[in-house]
Amino acid sequence: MDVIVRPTPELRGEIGALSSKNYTTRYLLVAALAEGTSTIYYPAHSEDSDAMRRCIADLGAVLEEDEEKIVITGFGRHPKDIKELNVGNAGAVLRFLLAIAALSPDITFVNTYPDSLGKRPHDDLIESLQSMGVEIEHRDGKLPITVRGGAPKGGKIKVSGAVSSQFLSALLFLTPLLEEDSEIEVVYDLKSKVVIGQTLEVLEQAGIVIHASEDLMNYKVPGRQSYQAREYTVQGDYPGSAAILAAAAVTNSDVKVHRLMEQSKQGERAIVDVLRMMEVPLTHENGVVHVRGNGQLQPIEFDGDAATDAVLAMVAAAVFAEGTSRFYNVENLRYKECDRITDYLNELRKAGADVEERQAEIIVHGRPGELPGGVTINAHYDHRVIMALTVVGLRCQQPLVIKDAHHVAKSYPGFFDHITALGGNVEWVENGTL
Ligand SMILES: O=C(O)C1=C[C@@H](OP(=O)(O)O)[C@@H](O)[C@H](O)C1
Ligand SMILES: C=C(OP(=O)(O)O)C(=O)O
Repeated sequence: MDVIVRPTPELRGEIGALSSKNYTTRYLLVAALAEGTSTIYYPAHSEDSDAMRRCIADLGAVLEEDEEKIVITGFGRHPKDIKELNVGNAGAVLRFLLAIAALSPDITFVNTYPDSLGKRPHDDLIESLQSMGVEIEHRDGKLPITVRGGAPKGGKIKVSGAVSSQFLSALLFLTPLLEEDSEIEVVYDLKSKVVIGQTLEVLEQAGIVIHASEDLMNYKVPGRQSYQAREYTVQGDYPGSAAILAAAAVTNSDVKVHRLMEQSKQGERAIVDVLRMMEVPLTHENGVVHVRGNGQLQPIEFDGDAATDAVLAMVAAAVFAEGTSRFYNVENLRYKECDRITDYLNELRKAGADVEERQAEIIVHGRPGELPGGVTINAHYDHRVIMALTVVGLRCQQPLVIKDAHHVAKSYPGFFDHITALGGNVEWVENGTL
């Protein structure tokens, strides 16, 4: 399905933020790794969180869900012996479960998105797991991947965090269950370091003890631990809400987004500070972000690694700023659902934006007027490209047609409903043409 985004000068109204994708995937996993029954309130519903639901059920967890909560009886350290898992297009779900599959004799992760997740690299995690005695068959570090585990060894483990923090998170979920104690050393670099804070927070809530160094590069993990069955409540999602807030920033608006905790460990809460630095009128109190946009934005410089999943929305806002913005330290955007630098900037250019790329940088020469628009956008299977181009489309002179916009459901199936509720002029169509 495609979406037509038509010029929309004004947005008004209130919405509740969707539930956090990162916390939902983590709570589902730790509930599955516990032996008792856990309850998760307000879990996210999206393709990625559904992928985790499906996979933990295949691995032997029992799930019961109603409107408000999901109740999960876990399989502990003994996942069911199954042959195949399908994680859809969910990178974090794949990486976390590649590690957990090391507890099983033989699981193949199939390749259902050859043009998206199928192109993403997993070598760094594969190498770490192999050093722990796990046999892995793969095609150049990519899907399909077969993990032949059983009794992975702890001890000294090295992992590179230069491409993704998800490899380290995966090992942090696995190692507490091993017979031996482990020492994990992060080598080269650690991108998206803030996300590790979310992993450690969830592990602690699940009763797991991990000793992390202050710089998050070294960990001591006692073995023979058990995940405890607990109650968890999922907070609102900043990465998805970043696109809504950016849309409010580039229009004349009066928009409130509820359920966004000020104290969250989500790095993408930086969207609030970034918009503030861009001089967008807003307040953030009692979990409510209130934007009263006037369409005027100042340029900024920002280290995007601190808020990796909100950078595309920030760039979309910067497209309309009065000057040149720079988002640096963002190389790992190239290894996401698409190349979020080259592919994304190509789509922005089609709409009329003036943008430049470096290997690890996005430079935006703002155009405070409207952009011409009137073009068809390739979504590159990427929910965040779809949301960011919607932000831009609202302020174009002519509509944008976003092809295959249904991929927005990877993280935020209700995105276009929320934009419509705020008065955005968007429409789902079978075969969008201009
Ligand atoms: O651990 C996680 O849940 C995630 C980590 C981040 O990935 P990288 O560490 O690859 O940047 C983020 O982009 C992704 O959406 C979710
Ligand atoms: C990159 C993302 O997700 P993942 O790595 O889990 O596929 C994202 O949600 O933007």
